[in-house]
Amino acid sequence: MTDAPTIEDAPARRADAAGWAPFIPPYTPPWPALPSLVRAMLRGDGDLLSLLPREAYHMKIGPLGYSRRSIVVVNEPSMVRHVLADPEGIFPKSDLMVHALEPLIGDSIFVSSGATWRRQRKVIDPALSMMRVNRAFPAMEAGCADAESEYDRHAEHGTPFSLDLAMSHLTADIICRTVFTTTLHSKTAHDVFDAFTEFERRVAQVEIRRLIWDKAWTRAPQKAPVLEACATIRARIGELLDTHLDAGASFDDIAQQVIEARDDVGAKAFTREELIDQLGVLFLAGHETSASALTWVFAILATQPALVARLRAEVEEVTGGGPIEFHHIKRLTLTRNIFRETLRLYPPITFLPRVANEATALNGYRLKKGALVMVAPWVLHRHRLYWKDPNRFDPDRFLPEREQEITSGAYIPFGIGPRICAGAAFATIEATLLIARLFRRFDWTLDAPERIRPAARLTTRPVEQVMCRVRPA
Ligand code: HEM
Repeated sequence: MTDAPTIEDAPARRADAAGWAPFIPPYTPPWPALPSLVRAMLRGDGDLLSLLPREAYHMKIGPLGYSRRSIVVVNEPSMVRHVLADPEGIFPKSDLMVHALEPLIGDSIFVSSGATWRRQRKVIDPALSMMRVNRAFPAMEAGCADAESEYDRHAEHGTPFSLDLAMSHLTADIICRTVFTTTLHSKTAHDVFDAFTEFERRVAQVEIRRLIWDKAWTRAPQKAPVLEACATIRARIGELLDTHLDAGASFDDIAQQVIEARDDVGAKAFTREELIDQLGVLFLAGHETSASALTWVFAILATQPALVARLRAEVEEVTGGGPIEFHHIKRLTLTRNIFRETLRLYPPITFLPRVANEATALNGYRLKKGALVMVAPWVLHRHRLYWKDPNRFDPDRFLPEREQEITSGAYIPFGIGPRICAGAAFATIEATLLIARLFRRFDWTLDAPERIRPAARLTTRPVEQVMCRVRPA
């Protein structure tokens, strides 16, 4: 680990042959703890990013502002690994997150712990294996082709459209195709999407007031519209599931694999309710995160034509001008590095909150029972000790020749340890395909790039909708 302070305002790297140089995309510069708290309260938009004090980006472990239950940010990579691997079962997922997601996904893989989680993970892993993703690739291509037709219509009329919404539609459509062999155009899938949008907008995962005043494990009732949205999503996913159960084994998709999977030979299958829980996770985790990441990739690239020129040159070289096929994906190095660098600066899952379910210590730092233990990819990925030029967008930092610049364990957009994202391969292949295809085909521009500001909601999103336009490239 490098202990030397890094130089945030180091001179920018020089422009490359295509005339592109790394730059600093939008973020809210952090303030000291008290002004940060006042700013977050005054804004009242529940954005936890603006609550993060400047000190959080320098320390290895320490308190996050003021809170009755104690909130501790953990940044040092070996401590991060320990908390997330949780060998003694002391740090389950935080009560706030579990309570918020429970009505939607029950005690499913994203929030469960111990033996329940182990059984679920054994079943979900094969359903999202590389082999399965390879089989899902044509469905990803079909989703992309549909989106291209829609963007063609926007291009023809020059109409602006919401980038955030377009990316949510696209990734939800791909999840519907790969998990359920249906499209977002079907009424059932569309109902799930609409109800999910309502859930995302209203769920009280973290209210700053509650973070400060509530004791650990205080349950706040969810609002009626949130519960209604959850009931709708579960009912519609149940319908999609029943289509599969009624048809026997005739589907070749991820839902079918989860239905048939057993954690051990002769073991019991998931019940119908458990299946709805797990498929709900795949819908939630599988589209919202990718939509967040792609919104940032597209917003960044739309302002960087010289980088897009490099990207297009790579796509032409790798594919020889033909269609982008599965075997091309791993050779699209720059495209993938743009995705990776975007995940560094705008990790979709901004925080990985855990709760200390007993008093304990981390490398001598004492944690009281009920403390909220925050591993924060957002903070870790911009930490002054672990990154050179932390706020600068520079996809080439992931090139093999610069690998030594990256501190092991300081880059965790998919988490780390046994709970690492089960869909990381799916997400990376999907994103690489979509970025390569949609930038090869269209020029993207933004209506008001200067207004973009990130906020932490269910995932990391722009505060306001980003309006964009496309033209044929
Ligand atoms: C860019 C896209 C994605 C990002 C950044 C992402 C990130 C993450 C992270 C950080 C976790 C760990 C959470 C924690 O430890 O608290 C996680 C878990 C998970 N993700 Fe993803 N994810 C993405 C896409 C996907 C996709 C496409 C799927 C499925 C199709 C998926 C399925 C899951 C599942 C099932 C878990 C729970 C794993 C467990 O607890 O054992 N994710 N994801």
